[in-house]
Amino acid sequence: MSSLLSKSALPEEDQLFRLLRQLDLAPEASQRATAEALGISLGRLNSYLRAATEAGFVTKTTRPGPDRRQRFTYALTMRGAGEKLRLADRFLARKFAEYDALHAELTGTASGLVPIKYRSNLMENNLAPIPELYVSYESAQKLKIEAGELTSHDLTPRQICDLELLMNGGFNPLKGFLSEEDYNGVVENMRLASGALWPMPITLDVTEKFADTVEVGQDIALRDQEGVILATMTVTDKWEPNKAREAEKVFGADDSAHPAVNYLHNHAGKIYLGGPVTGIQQPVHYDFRARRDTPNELRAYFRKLGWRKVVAFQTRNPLHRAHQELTFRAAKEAQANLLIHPVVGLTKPGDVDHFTRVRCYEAVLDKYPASTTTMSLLNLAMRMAGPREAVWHGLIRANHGCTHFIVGRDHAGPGKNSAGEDFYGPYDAQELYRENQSEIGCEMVDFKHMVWVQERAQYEAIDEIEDKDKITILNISGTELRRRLAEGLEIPEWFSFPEVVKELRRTKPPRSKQGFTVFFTGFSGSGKSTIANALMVKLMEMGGRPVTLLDGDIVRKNLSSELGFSKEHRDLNIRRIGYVASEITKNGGIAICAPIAPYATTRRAVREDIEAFGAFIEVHVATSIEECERRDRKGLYKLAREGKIKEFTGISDPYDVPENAELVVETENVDVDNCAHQVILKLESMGLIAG
Ligand SMILES: Nc1ncnc2c1ncn2[C@@H]1O[C@H](COP(=O)(O)OS(=O)(=O)O)[C@@H](OP(=O)(O)O)[C@H]1O
Ligand SMILES: Nc1ncnc2c1ncn2[C@@H]1O[C@H](COP(=O)(O)OP(=O)(O)O)[C@@H](O)[C@H]1O
Repeated sequence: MSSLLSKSALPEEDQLFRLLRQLDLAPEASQRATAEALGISLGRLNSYLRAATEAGFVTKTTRPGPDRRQRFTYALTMRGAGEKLRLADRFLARKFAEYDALHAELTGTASGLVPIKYRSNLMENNLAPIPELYVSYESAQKLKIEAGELTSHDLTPRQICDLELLMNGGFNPLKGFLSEEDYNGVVENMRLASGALWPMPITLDVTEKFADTVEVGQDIALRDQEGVILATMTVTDKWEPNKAREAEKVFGADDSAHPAVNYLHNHAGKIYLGGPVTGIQQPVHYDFRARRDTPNELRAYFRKLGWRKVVAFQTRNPLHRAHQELTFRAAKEAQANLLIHPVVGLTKPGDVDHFTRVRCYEAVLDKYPASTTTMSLLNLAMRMAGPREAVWHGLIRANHGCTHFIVGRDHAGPGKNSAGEDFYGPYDAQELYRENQSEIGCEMVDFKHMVWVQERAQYEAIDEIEDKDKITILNISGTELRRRLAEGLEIPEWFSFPEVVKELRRTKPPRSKQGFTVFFTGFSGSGKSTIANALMVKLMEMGGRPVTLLDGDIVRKNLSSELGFSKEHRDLNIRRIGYVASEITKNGGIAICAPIAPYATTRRAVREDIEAFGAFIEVHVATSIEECERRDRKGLYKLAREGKIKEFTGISDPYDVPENAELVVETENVDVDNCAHQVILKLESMGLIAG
């Protein structure tokens, strides 16, 4: 920017800012009106406009009409819009500094409104709005059209979350995806090039192929997964990061058992692009709209209610009684109001989905006095980075106008590493937070580990209990809770609110009411279809869940009618069956699949898809190839032996014998009913059907 300023006759920064702002507000205005609004002469405006056009901030278009004075309109270009945002920020910072100086002169004390570098101090005060990266509605409409010509990047779900918080000020002071210099500073020592504290790399990862289509200096359009444009970005940096170093420094180990390291190596693109972002519109959310607030909306809410101190509670889990107790205490201790601020972007794989969680939060919200507590949803993509994540969460909460933040034991912990040990110590997050607290601008309230004391029938902070040997402490771990839910066992009222338990049970009914898939595999003629049909009838007799049979033959007539028997086609066929079965399982039904499915890797992939939603029971119908050939019900083996059918499984094509099937069924000298019954017994033993 400075080079542009020095080489042309642009006005000095304040004046340029006013000019860009005026053009943004009233692009259609006559030059006279614009000059008047800016308080400058027409001649001066003309020279400014010329310089701004040369610098690429403004485009001049001719418009038809008799009035010579109204011949041209001047509109902000994408670059101009970005420049305006950057100048707005500097302008505000300068004004704050002037205010501060004046305050000190008149009162003898500094106001605390220190700009730019110490911006986090400023955030302690939620009275002022926070800078956003959005342009005005009118500019956004123009940019949307202009951006049609730009190279587009389709954002991943994680990038959409990041972009939303960049644009709405949740990631202030970031003005875009990190440049290489900022990235290196953040990875190495949690600092941006400006020196500001920032612990998490917010990067735009793309494929090598896409990166090859982008030059440094170019503007690109950032679109959501439906192709809606959300922002443009001026690419200032393009580089290949050292991902192993990023994993080590940011997440503490280059170990793919860490969800963010797994993402880094197995999902993120190879190349990073960096540069300032110009916000066009927020990502669209159709769910819980009334509960989603930008930092400025929350700040305005706090201002309106006169909440000067607000303690934020971050969570990715349903709220149980212990959480309510500790949030109460935290608010009391800080003498602050309480913001329940759950993450609804991306959390740890396997967490309770956010729809269920939000219904749970809503159910407990009226257990808090209405005048002290509110709830807002945060569309953050968590990284589970423990200590660094805690610092990041604090900065984000400060941006949202909070003054205090609860940091618990093992905050944002990723679970165990591949050696079975914790990635971080239980209080590492609190320690790192404490070290950086003054810069974060949001005071830590450390988590009290609350436990239920049976004799006194109340929650108490474990570190405050003096008679530990005389009392009974009760606790239910996350794993135990999941077990009780899965098996439909009692969850006591001291542990959770009945309303919360009801919601959790609705989403996660006991196993005997959940969907599952029975996947038969074996040679042609082994008996898969026959046993599958018998099983289907038995399950239908029991009732309760819809049963769908995806038989190999039938699927090939409908879903896969264009496919042959090459490895590629067989895999595609099985993946399709797996997809349908996973949808059935997800929605609480029973899917019975009966293809040959000769390849172990494909069976494993299908298992993974389905196990995300329910149980997968692989049944190997282990009839020998000799017996299948003897049966040759369809006469196919004869044709295969004669070479009239190519690639025939077991004759001229491979079959990987399952090694870890849940059940192996022999069919020679065993009747069909018995084979099907063996499957029923297996399902009962797994708790999938009630005995
Ligand atoms: N080359 C070759 N190899 C194996 N099977 C063949 C072949 N050509 C036709 N058929 C008939 O197709 C049925 C197998 O289809 P699948 O969809 O189960 O096969 S696969 O899982 O995709 O490998 C299979 O049906 P089932 O007997 O019910 O298994 C055969 O009847
Ligand atoms: N115990 C058994 N289980 C299943 N099928 C059997 C059994 N014993 C004999 N069979 C016969 O084997 C043949 C298997 O055919 P099918 O079920 O179509 O196999 P696939 O679907 O594996 O190709 C049928 O004729 C069936 O009657």
